[in-house]
Amino acid sequence: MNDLGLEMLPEVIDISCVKSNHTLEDLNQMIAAANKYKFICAFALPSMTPYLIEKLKGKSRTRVGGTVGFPSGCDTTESKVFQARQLLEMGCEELDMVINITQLKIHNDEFVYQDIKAVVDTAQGIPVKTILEVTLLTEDELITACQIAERAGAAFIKTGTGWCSEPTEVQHIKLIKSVIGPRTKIKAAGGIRNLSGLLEMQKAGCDRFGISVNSALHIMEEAEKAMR
Ligand SMILES: O=C[C@H](O)COP(=O)(O)O
Repeated sequence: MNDLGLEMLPEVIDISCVKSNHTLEDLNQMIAAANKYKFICAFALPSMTPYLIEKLKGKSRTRVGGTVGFPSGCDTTESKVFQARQLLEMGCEELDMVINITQLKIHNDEFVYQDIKAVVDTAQGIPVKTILEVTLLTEDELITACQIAERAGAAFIKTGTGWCSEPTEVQHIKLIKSVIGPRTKIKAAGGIRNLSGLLEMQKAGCDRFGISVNSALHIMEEAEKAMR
């Protein structure tokens, strides 16, 4: 890693169980992994977030994050705001929200902006990561989405939910990096499956990685082997 030693890897990994087929066993495996490696943040879908809060909050160095608008992002703004408020009341310390991809595609940029801004305002300083679902976007849509998200106060541009079949690629990170300013960070998520891919994205300017529990454990094993 550039200026980041491999021993610091957990500090840039958000571990997650955010698919509808994740089980309680998966969640418990994620909690154990969080305790073992001290990943920076852990995410579940909203109805399982209270369980994560109960098991991790105040007991682990790993923060608990909340998921807003998963997986489509095409909910009403009011429902996203309600969901964000609920997650913050539960004790979430970060929010990952899916932007309204349909409204982006029909060029309703003002809707996309107000939607993100409403969640950012609700979060009151808690970092909001805006998920663009980059593999569904054209290059022009990706550039526009980055500009809107940044203007609306997003702390991070996040590439995907993990629900799409195509993975985030290093070229997405390079394009995002070329569009955003230095204060906005990038979180790559969706299909990150090995250490070399992660390191390539980190070199391209990625600050955080969202990875499902099994892949995160595999990457940590690779890192441990590389450090021996
Ligand atoms: O943070 C987003 C997703 O959890 C990434 O899921 P994935 O690693 O299975 O692609």
